[in-house]
Amino acid sequence: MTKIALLPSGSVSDEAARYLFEGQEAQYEYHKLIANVFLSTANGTTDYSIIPIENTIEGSVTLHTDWLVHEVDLPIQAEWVYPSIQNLISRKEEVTDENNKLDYGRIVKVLSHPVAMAQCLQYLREHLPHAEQEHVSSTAEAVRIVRDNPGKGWAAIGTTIAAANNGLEILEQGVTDHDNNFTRFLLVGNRPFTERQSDVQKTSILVTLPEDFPGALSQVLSAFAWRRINLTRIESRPTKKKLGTYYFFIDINMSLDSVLLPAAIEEIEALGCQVRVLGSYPSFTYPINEG
Ligand SMILES: O=C(O)C(=O)C[C@]1(C(=O)O)C=C[C@@H](O)C=C1
Repeated sequence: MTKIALLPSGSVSDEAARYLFEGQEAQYEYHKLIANVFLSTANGTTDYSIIPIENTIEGSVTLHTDWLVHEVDLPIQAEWVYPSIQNLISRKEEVTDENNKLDYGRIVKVLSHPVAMAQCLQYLREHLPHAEQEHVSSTAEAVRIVRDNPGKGWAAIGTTIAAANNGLEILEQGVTDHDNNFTRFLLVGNRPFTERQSDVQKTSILVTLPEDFPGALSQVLSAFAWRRINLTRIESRPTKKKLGTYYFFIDINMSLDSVLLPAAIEEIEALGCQVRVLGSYPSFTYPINEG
């Protein structure tokens, strides 16, 4: 039985996990905090952690990226994309008028995960500018808090499953500011993911440039460019050691088993850069591309 650590039941992570592991025997271990999701796999209690890493509207989830890099050493075993459908959730009787129509004025506070909230900022500005916004550790946690605080005019942004699990109602469906809102999830852990095959393989590396080397980044990129290796993302994050020093998180559309990629990495190391491979893994799009 595969054991999987993730954010609470009814979170987008929970929906996404069930999608990847559909039809397989999996046991889910839910945690309120992403730190405990990572630690559960790092200390061997679970085989994998499910980590939301990037969203169409909000971009990278930097807290999670930093945990992956600084706090744990868990290889990436798969990535997949899953739609983030967010809804405004509360109790109808609390926030509707005599004609049973939603009265935004009765909502005094909206709770959600910061990344989910950021996906709905225009909606909130337009309809709920007066409402306080409170960030909590997951969308599922936001819905649970609203359930436990009746009569206060609180609403959550979260999933349909979380609303149903907590006996609350969807006041408005699909409240994100853009359609086609997807989140990219990583499966991290020490066990290779062989349950599903994909025709797309990716590799993620972390590159630290040598100090005082003009043009170093350009030379790193040219090691990929002249080999015609396709990069899908490059992101800089602070090393946290000294102001102004960064490492580069690079996603590459190629397996580490290919001849080209190890040669490119060798060339980059020869420039004096440090390279850490974070994983080489199958990549699944939505709906899942099995190949
Ligand atoms: O709170 C949740 O439901 C989560 O799974 C977390 C998370 C995230 O951290 O990016 C995942 C996807 C959503 O788009 C918003 C929040």
